[in-house]
Amino acid sequence: MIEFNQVGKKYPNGFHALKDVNLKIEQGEFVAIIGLSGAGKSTLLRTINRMHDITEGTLTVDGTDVMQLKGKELRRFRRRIGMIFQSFNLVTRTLVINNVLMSKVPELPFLKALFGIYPKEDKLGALEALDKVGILDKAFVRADQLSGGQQQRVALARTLAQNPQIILADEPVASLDPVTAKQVMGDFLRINKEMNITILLNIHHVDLALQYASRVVGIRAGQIVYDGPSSEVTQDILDEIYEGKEEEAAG
Ligand SMILES: Nc1ncnc2c1ncn2[C@@H]1O[C@H](COP(=O)(O)OP(=O)(O)OP(=O)(O)O)[C@@H](O)[C@H]1O
Repeated sequence: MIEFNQVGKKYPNGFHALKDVNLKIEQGEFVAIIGLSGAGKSTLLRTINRMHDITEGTLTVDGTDVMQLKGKELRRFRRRIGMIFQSFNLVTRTLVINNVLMSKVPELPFLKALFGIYPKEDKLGALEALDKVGILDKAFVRADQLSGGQQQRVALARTLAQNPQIILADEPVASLDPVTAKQVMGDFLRINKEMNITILLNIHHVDLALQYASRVVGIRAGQIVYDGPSSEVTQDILDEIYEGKEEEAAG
């Protein structure tokens, strides 16, 4: 379980990006975080794996106080949390399978990592992860020869190969066309259901959030203004989250 208790985040320049955040997310939930640009969605997501430090309150994952983690413990903790970005973050000049295998680098001895010598089970695991996202046939293709949607699936496979318990996805479909965006959201949903991995994603497309996530968290100016089932989100709630500007937000 991920638990925010009275969490605040002040950036070094004094900007208060999160205020009084209270949130409990059970293992296996699929949660969409929505809100205007600048509302604090990325900040919220990135506090969970300590890409950003919180400055007030407590944040725990399965009872572990995230702010207390250091060094090796922090690295081990981060291995349990996959992260997906809008820009895929692949090494595009190398094969798809090598991109997936990169998730194993932290576990390899230095020289093996340097020369890319992976154990057989890692290679099988990488192929299995590619199969789970439906692009096993692309394993030996260079990543830059894939479409945006396929590249995002490689990023998802790379994350799956690290056996995460939680996947954080920061605008994972923002640079995809509507059809591909739905396919990638479908991948998230399947992974969530089949593997019971918690999925937490930031998304600008309200329609996709409502269609795929079971729970929606609405943020406005650093504060949670809605937290509930996606099936109960009404126009009034959207007006509250988006300050009546959701047309602008979608565009
Ligand atoms: N390193 C930083 N230093 C100071 N302020 C920051 C920093 N990073 C983000 N902010 C500010 O914190 C607020 C929240 O930013 P954040 O990126 O979390 O918003 P967001 O809801 O994810 O926006 P978007 O949808 O545009 O990605 C914004 O006003 C932003 O300018």
